[in-house]
Amino acid sequence: MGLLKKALIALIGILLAVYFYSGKEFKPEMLKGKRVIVTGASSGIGEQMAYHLGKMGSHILITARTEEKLKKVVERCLKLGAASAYYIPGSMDNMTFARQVVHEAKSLFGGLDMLILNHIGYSYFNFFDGDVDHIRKLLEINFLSYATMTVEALPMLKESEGNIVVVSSVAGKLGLPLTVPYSTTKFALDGFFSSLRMEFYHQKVNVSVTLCVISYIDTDTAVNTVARVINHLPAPKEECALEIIKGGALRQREVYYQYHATKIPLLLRDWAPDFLDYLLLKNYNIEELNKKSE
Ligand SMILES: NC(=O)C1=CN([C@@H]2O[C@H](COP(=O)(O)OP(=O)(O)OC[C@H]3O[C@@H](n4cnc5c(N)ncnc54)[C@H](OP(=O)(O)O)[C@@H]3O)[C@@H](O)[C@H]2O)C=CC1
Ligand SMILES: C[C@H](CCC(=O)O)[C@H]1CC[C@H]2[C@@H]3C(=O)C[C@@H]4C[C@H](O)CC[C@]4(C)[C@H]3CC[C@]12C
Repeated sequence: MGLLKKALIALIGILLAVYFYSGKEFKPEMLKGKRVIVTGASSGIGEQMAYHLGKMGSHILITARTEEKLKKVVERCLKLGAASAYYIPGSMDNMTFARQVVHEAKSLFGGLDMLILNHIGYSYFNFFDGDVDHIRKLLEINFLSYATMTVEALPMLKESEGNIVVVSSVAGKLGLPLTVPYSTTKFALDGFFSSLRMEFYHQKVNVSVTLCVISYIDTDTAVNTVARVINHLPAPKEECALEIIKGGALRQREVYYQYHATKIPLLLRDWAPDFLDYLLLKNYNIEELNKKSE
């Protein structure tokens, strides 16, 4: 094939890619009337996602352990314009409860369009203490409950050609210090959901899987845990929550928020890993960690 012909084909390919990509523009109406579950929605990013969905007019079912907080979030969602809003309290270390949440959506809404998996259990921010049992328990909450809910929700999502949205972290793509148990659970999510996405393509299952790679966000939990140790400022949870919903609605395979703090380290990961480790470690003020734990 002549060089000119090859260049022309490449150019057409690029133009088509730009056309299809730019054609997918997010509009809040995309979520109007959609039936959505948000886990871990009593605080932080999950709470903010519930408010965005409320404003967009979705039917919302939220869950977490603390009933009083969930009740307030539901009230606010209704004020903001949710088509309907409900909560179900419980802990995601219990797989029966994880299934129950999905069944609740079926009886309340008769189906499901979007499953947003966002909750995490408590873990320490410190050097790995050798407690493998803690990793096992954290895997139940941060990983196995995600898989359980997905399996349970799949018939409804297949019917609606809906979306699975998985909130992960830059610590679920890169090895970072002080988060060994947490990072283990987030890497597991990538393995499970990225493989599942491939099987969906092969089986022509029209359910999108969006893995969200998130950097440091200004939720109370994160700031209280890491502010003294991490040398840079957190990004706003409201904007982060909106980007996650947009990515899910647009059926993107991955969301990177904030882009520069996630995508650039990821590009370096395979090509300059030692340089990346050097840059990442410079962000940590380890002396402060030791002071805090004294
Ligand atoms: N904030 C950050 O810097 C970053 C966050 N992320 C990811 O974003 C997501 C949200 O994080 P963030 O908003 O900061 O976290 P928060 O601590 O603010 O929220 C965690 C949510 O999970 C719920 N939860 C905790 N334990 C359980 C449990 N056993 N069963 C069910 N629900 C539980 C909490 O409610 P309750 O206590 O009432 O149960 C709460 O609603 C997580 O997936 C996290 O990994 C990723 C990168 C950075
Ligand atoms: C400091 C990390 C980013 C490194 C960088 O150079 O940008 C943060 C990126 C992700 C953060 C963790 C995370 O994923 C959420 C956890 C949630 C808990 O609420 C506690 C804090 C986190 C362990 C948080 C810690 C900072 C990051 C590793």
